[in-house]
Amino acid sequence: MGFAELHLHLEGTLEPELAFELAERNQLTLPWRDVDDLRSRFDYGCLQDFLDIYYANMAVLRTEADFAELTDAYLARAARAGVVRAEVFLDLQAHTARGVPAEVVLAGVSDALSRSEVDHGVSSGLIVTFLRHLSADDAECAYDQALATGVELLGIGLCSSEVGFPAAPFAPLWQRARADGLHTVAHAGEEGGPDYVWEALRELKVERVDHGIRAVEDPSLVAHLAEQRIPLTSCPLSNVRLKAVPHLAAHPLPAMLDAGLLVTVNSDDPAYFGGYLDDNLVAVRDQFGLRQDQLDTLACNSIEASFLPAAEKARLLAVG
Ligand SMILES: Nc1ncnc2[nH]cnc12
Ligand SMILES: [Zn+2]
Repeated sequence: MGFAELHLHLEGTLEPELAFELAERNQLTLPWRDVDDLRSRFDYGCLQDFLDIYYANMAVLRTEADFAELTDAYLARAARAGVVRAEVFLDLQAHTARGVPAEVVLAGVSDALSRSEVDHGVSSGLIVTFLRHLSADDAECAYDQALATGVELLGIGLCSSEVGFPAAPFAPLWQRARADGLHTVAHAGEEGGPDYVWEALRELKVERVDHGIRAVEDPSLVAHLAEQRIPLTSCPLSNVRLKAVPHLAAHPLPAMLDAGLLVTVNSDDPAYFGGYLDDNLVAVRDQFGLRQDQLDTLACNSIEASFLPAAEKARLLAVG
């Protein structure tokens, strides 16, 4: 069975080679000597160390064609990884704040996504992610800009620095997006503890929690997530690179599966964390000796946790 990738930042698929190519094309200078110098920085102490490099590299994304090329390269690689459905994140504010208009960003991304099924056999949807280190007013403004482009959105999400940046101020925007018929998700429980997951559920009423690995520290939260079948989009190689876990052996994925949680495996920012979806799956399979039936459960979970229509989910699950 194919997998749905549900936690993937398009900007996190910017491979160093493409970053330097785009820098040259757009006559910009990156703060790194070359591809090797950039790759040598991919050893982070925490989430913020990574975010600083991630946002710096986005400077090379300027034109509609840049965004289309980035998106298309991810879709091609995802198809090779066995992805049949991709619900991808886009950090719109990180581009509009640099003076790239929302129409340019969304036209490029949506052009590639609109051809994903035909070109790569991957169905797709776009989730605009708002940056929690910026204000809720800023997010509201970016949401207005996104809607004004007329580009179809699947949902909205919340990401960037977590600890010390509460989700509650974003509640009115999440309510508005729901009323607009959009799906809602949020990063929580990556570096922040179980309280951050509770906050995303109670204040934002999210349908999926991105990461959510620290939920395992609170048995009542685990019971709630399992009972309500609220998906958790885990990203094992990301968690290792960002030191959310000390090493892969300490990752709670097996405990999450044992607890009956609707957990999925995803790649987050594959260009920065050492691997795409297939690499993440191989890593957890080898580390934990996962059996084929457990890998099948992860595939089924990803389809169930997707925002595909029920009939399409049933079709994909029946294909086996
Ligand atoms: N792992 C992550 N956590 C929070 N925000 C992000 N933006 C891109 N990757 C992220
Ligand atoms: Zn993420």
